[in-house]
Amino acid sequence: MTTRREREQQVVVEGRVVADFGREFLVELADRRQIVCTRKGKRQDAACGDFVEVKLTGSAQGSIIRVGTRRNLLFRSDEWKEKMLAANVDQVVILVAPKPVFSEAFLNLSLVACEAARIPVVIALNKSDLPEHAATLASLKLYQKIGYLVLSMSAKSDIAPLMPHLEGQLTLLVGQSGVGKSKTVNALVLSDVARVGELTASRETGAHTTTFSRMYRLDKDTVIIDTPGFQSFGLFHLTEDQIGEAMPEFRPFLGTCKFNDCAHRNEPGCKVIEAASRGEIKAERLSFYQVLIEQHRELHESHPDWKK
Ligand SMILES: Nc1nc2c(ncn2[C@@H]2O[C@H](COP(=O)(O)OP(=O)(O)OP(=O)(O)O)[C@@H](O)[C@H]2O)c(=O)[nH]1
Ligand SMILES: [Zn+2]
Repeated sequence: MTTRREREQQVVVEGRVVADFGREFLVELADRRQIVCTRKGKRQDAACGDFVEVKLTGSAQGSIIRVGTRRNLLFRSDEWKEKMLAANVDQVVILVAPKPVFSEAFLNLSLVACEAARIPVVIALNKSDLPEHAATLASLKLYQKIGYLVLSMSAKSDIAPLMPHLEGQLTLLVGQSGVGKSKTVNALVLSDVARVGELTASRETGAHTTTFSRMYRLDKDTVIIDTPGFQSFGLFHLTEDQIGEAMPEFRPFLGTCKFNDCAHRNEPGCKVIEAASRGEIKAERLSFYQVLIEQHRELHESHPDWKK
């Protein structure tokens, strides 16, 4: 005779990761029940949004034994570690704001990460109620010209412009600390019921709170994933070619430069640089790219053993 506990331990179920606490994950099962899971072994390779197989280890506990194939995965990395933000999303909303500070570098890095992961992007300028908003909106014109959708909103007073872009989609929300992500999520998630992944009080208030991605269901088909705010979007994991490919306005010129391995920095016969001198590529974007490549080379040269 096997005990109930032993029987449960044999059971493998499918679910989706709805919150990532680093060492623990909250997995939602088909019946909407949520269980706290660890990842089998020491591997930390599950992300919010992942479809997983879980071996039950108790009535509300399990161990992730398999992570399903991903449609996409957004992550950032520096020379020390990789940080997965979310997997299997339909789009990313990059939230920016005129205050505390509008960082063009952060926006550009986030755009490169999303392009490299082949995830569509919306740029949402928050805090439209502030007087500084107009100037920041003007500086976003160049991203509109590249083809990105740019919208203005205020998490404080008018969230409506964002709403139609979320409908029916699984949207990952990213942004620098202080741009208003929490306020946006609060405005969207009108009741706690919508929150996917209710947790015990100790987990809510623990050290985890600022370091996890978490899913919120706004309606049956509309879901957002909030990520912790961070200051820089490291792209250590990308190759130089991937970075070039991730600049949409470079694409028509890639492969046409005089040198096959042109990095578009100062090489003669570089069609990307020529396009920039004709104004077809914005000087700011070319210089962002060139600085990024420069930093990238320095970082990789000082960490040659990093896994490729
Ligand atoms: N004026 C104005 N202030 C806002 C708006 N949205 C957010 N804020 C303020 O900006 C500050 C930061 O907002 P949060 O929502 O905490 O920012 P966050 O992006 O979640 O920051 P982290 O928690 O560090 O990731 C708070 O003081 C908010 O009240 C807005 O639309 N207008
Ligand atoms: Zn070139």
